[in-house]
Order: sequence, then structure tokens, then C-alpha cells
Amino acid sequence: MFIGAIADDLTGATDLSLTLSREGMRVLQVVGVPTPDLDIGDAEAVVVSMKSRTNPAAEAVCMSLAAAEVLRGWGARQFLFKYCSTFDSTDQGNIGPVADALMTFLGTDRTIACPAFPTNGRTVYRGHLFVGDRLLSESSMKDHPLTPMRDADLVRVLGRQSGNRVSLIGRETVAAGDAALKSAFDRLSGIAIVDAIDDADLRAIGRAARDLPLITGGSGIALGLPANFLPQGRAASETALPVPDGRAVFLAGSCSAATRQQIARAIADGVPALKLDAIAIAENRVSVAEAVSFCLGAAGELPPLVWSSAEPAEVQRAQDRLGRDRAGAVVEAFLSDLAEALAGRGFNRFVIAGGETSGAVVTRLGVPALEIGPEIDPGVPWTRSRGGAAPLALALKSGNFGAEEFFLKAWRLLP
Ligand SMILES: Nc1ncnc2c1ncn2[C@@H]1O[C@H](COP(=O)(O)OP(=O)(O)O)[C@@H](O)[C@H]1O
Ligand SMILES: O=C(O)[C@@H](O)C(=O)COP(=O)(O)O
Repeated sequence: MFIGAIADDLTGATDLSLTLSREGMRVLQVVGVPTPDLDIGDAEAVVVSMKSRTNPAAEAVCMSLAAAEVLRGWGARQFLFKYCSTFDSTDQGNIGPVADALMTFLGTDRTIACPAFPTNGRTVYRGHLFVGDRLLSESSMKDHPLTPMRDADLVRVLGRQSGNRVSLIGRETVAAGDAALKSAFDRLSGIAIVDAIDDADLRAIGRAARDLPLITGGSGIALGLPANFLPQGRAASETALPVPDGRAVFLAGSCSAATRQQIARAIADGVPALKLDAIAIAENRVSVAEAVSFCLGAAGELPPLVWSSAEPAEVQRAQDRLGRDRAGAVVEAFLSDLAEALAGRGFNRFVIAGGETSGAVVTRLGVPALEIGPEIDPGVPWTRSRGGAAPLALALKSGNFGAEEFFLKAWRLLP
């Protein structure tokens, strides 16, 4: 086993697993902190998916260290802490506290932090994170329900979260060649935000990072890592992962701008849809049984969609009434109850939008591990459950990923 990765949410973990697998690595993604006796087969990278992004920092640290301990026991040669390409976090954490704790655990005084994912429009320049052409703080991430990002200066953002010194390795060093970049990493003390504006930068960073025990970043940071371990020319394999015949459902708890557009498009394309309201759920004015009947009764050709995704003003109203965490939790619990009920009624294909949402649903479905299948859109593969009950096909979409026609595109790609 070469790479042991710890991802702070489930969709982020599938995103990372897809990247490693497309770079030729045999990847196993596990859901939750695994027990040391889990059979990882011939996996060269194991990605532990957690649901720790918005937990209290001490809890996130504890879960991450437990995962690191198991990965070390399996012989991981390099550790990767994966967080969101939009650096989703608050001033309390969890990126800084988890990175600090992993550094101590691995006995290293240095690491890098680079959330860049240029294919999906996330670039880092002069330490500032851009989403498309906008600074992070001017993107729709400023209104995220759980981790509103209102500062694009990552040295400042991470500086507020970490006990380590946070510095910048700028693009001029990244572009200066492998030796210059490696020497910057060798001289580093603390955590360096590293600029990256395209995949060539990320591959250069990957090569220069070959001796770092710990790397932190988005999935893009993994582009250049497999080549440090694998024989040259190992081809990626994209295998379709069939599951037995069964029905499909779309579930969306992400309030991200891309997901809201994808929902509008699916409805315009004729997908039967049921909208949930967070306050109505909390006040028991809508029941899971009604949503189950809706899905069972959606007899047309296209799968049903159940969604709670809302504009920032509606999210704000729910949070004012219920509190931020409870508003999120009631929706996650509702969609998990629904998925569990549907899984018992012949549904075995789930397309789920949202990282926290996917984490809640997949945990409830009792899925211990995932195999990585073909890419639907950048950062989003089809996956198949491994272990647990009957195999499920799962497409777990990060809120802001995917083309406008994502839902039907994903469904049509199924074997
Ligand atoms: N209508 C709503 N009001 C308030 N919170 C909501 C609503 N719909 C969903 N949520 C919550 O917002 C959060 C969205 O996070 P997540 O699923 O990670 O999406 P993303 O991938 O876009 O970040 C979840 O906790 C979800 O339960
Ligand atoms: O890096 C990314 O952007 C994704 O892999 C990711 O982590 C997104 O998180 P969610 O938007 O919460 O799904």
C-alpha cells in the first residue's frame, strides 16, 4: 500500500479515489474509520471517507488520527489529507487542527496545503483561491449552509485555524522546475499554501512532494502522486460496475448553486420531483412514508427526484428557526430514512447530491466500502458498494460539481 488518504467527506473521497484510479492506482475507498482487520486486497491506495468536515474540531482530529493509525498499520508510505477544493471550513477548523494533528502523529514539521482543482475551476494564485473567475469569497461558497467561505486568502484562513506557521510557496517557485520546488519543500517549516493554476503545476507539486510524509489538499493534489510509486506507463482502467436490475432514485440535499441548476434542468427534462422543506420536516408536517409513496408511484420512465435544496434566503429562514446544525441534520436524517426505505423496496441505484448528504445516506445504507467506476463528470464517478448487503450503484456528487444535465446523464451511463 502506497498512499493512505483521509478525506473529510464522502463525495470528496470519491473525487480523490477517481483521481488516483485514473492515474493508474488500484484504489479502495472505505466508509468511516475502518477496523485493522478489513481485507484491503491488492489496493495500492486506500481512501478513508469520513464525515468530519463540520464536526467539532476535537472530534474531527480524533477520527482522522484513528484513520491514520489504521492506514499506518497497513503500511501506507505517504499520507494525504483531502478536504474540499473550496477549502470548506470555519475559523474553528477543521483543516488546520486535523493537519496539525496528523503532522504530530507522523513526526513531521512540514506539509503543504493546495486545494486547486483546475478542471473544476478551482485555482490558487498568490495564496488566493479562485472559483472560476471569482475569488472564493465572491463565489456562491459565501452562502454555503454549513461552511460559508468569506475570505479567499488561504494563508490568512489557515493561519486562523492552525498552530503551525502558515506561509506561501508562490507560482514562480512552482514554475521554476522540480529542483527549485523540491528545495522549497525541503526548507519548509510549518504549512505552506502552494499556488497551482493548472494540472502541470499540480503534477510538478506531486513530483516535488515525493518525500513529504503528509500532503494536504483537494483531489487535484493527487494528480502527480501515483507516478512517484508506480511503474512508468501503468494505464488507468475504467471498469463499468454492474449491479442487478433495480430502480433508481435521485436525492439532493446540496444547496450549492450547481446542484440547484441541475435540479431545475432535471425537472424541465420531465423528472418527477418532490420538494422538501426543512422546517416542515422538523415540524413533522411531511413524512418519510409520503416520500416513499411518491417514489414508488413515480411510474414513468425517468427516476424520481426528492430534493431539499434551497436558495440562500430559504436556507437562512430554516437556520433562523431551527439552528444551523439542526436544519442540516433534519434534512440529512429524512433523506437517509427515505433511502433506507427505498433500498428495502427494490431501489439499488442512488444518485445523491451533496457531501454531507451522501455521507449520511451511505452510512445509513450500511455501505462499508466502495469500488470506483467510470467518471460521470470531473470529480464524480459511479461507484459500487463492496461488502454489506446487496450491491448498490452509487453516484455521490459534490455539491458544486457536474454539468447541468448531471442527474439524467449519470442515470443513462449505468450499465
Ligand atoms: N432547505 C434546507 N435548509 C437548510 N439546510 C438544508 C436544506 N437542504 C439541505 N440542507 C443541508 O445543507 C447541507 C448541505 O451540505 P452538503 O450535503 O455537503 O452539500 P454540498 O455538497 O453542496 O456542500 C446538508 O447538511 C443539508 O442537510
Ligand atoms: O474538492 C471538492 O470540491 C470535492 O471533492 C468536495 O470535497 C466537495 O464537497 P461537497 O461540495 O460538500 O460535496
